[in-house]
Amino acid sequence: MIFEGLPTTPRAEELVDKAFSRAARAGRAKRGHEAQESMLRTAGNVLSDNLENVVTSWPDFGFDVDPFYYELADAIVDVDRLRQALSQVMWASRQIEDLRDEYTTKIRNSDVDTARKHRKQAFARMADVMDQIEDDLRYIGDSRDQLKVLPDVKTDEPAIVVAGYPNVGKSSFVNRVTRASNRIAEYPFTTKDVQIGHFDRNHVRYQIVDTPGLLDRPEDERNDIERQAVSALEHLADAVVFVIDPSGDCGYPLDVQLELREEVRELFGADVPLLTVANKHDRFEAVKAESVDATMSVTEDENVEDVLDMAVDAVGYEPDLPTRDGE
Ligand SMILES: Nc1nc2c(ncn2[C@@H]2O[C@H](COP(=O)(O)OP(=O)(O)OP(=O)(O)O)[C@@H](O)[C@H]2O)c(=O)[nH]1
Repeated sequence: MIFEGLPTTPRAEELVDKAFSRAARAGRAKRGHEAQESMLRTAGNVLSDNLENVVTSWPDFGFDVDPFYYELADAIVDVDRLRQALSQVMWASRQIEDLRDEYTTKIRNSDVDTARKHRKQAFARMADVMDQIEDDLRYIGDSRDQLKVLPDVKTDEPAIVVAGYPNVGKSSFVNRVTRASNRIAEYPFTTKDVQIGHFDRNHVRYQIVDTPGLLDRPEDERNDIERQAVSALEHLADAVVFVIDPSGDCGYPLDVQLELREEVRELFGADVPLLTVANKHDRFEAVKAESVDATMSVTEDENVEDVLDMAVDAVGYEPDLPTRDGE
């Protein structure tokens, strides 16, 4: 996942301590001008290199970040603020390099006492630059901590998103069709686990995503963060399986469930096919609901594979498989 490998972000104070103590050590090995210059270069390099590394460890939000992850990240942190912080830190890295070079020249052109004064002044100005980006580094560090636990979704694999009211059997369905491994992920802003399952059809790997807390209630009951996460899902979904429970066991009347279906259909738009699947067929006779595409019973293992086939057909993914004899 795109934010997974981000290293911990150092704090400004930590970097300053590290830079100046390395500088002191480098200075002790030398005498006179050389000692001052060596201290200056060491401190400057430690600061500018570490700052640059902070920035380059992030993907470029303008290029490398898939819209799904961009929107999801933006649900959790303020991506504009984060990008601003990253450019401030890059600015600071350059600024410190400039100070290093400017004062190296000054040190070389002065007597030893003045050289020491110049070096001290350079350190003070570097510390000043570090002060200016203290908040930026903290924002980057906090963002990193929150984003690195985002669920690992493959933005290049076809994805089926499962929606429907609580207790209709969504997670039972996902569990049933999913290989045991690599199933659970978490959104940092919900207490519930998001399930991301995988299954294979015709040598293609599909993802199936259960979204508790997101697509299991009406839009007006979602907070801003959840709405944003839903719009991230809109980028991801190649098909939606909307599960209803006509038995009423779930506690929601059928008409209420169908209202949510229309809302979800509208959210995802005409480009994303939506299948309505009536679950718990062992608990009801006939579906009175309109435009139900299939019935199934996950617990009785009735029709589950057929539903999956329908979902795969709805996705309509055509892999570029090599053909034999150039067919
Ligand atoms: N009788 C019957 N019960 C089912 C069926 N499928 C699921 N259930 C039961 O319905 C209950 C809810 O199932 P879940 O899979 O947790 O439902 P969910 O939609 O994921 O619910 P949330 O996690 O709350 O969003 C569980 O007790 C399941 O065992 C079915 O086909 N028939």
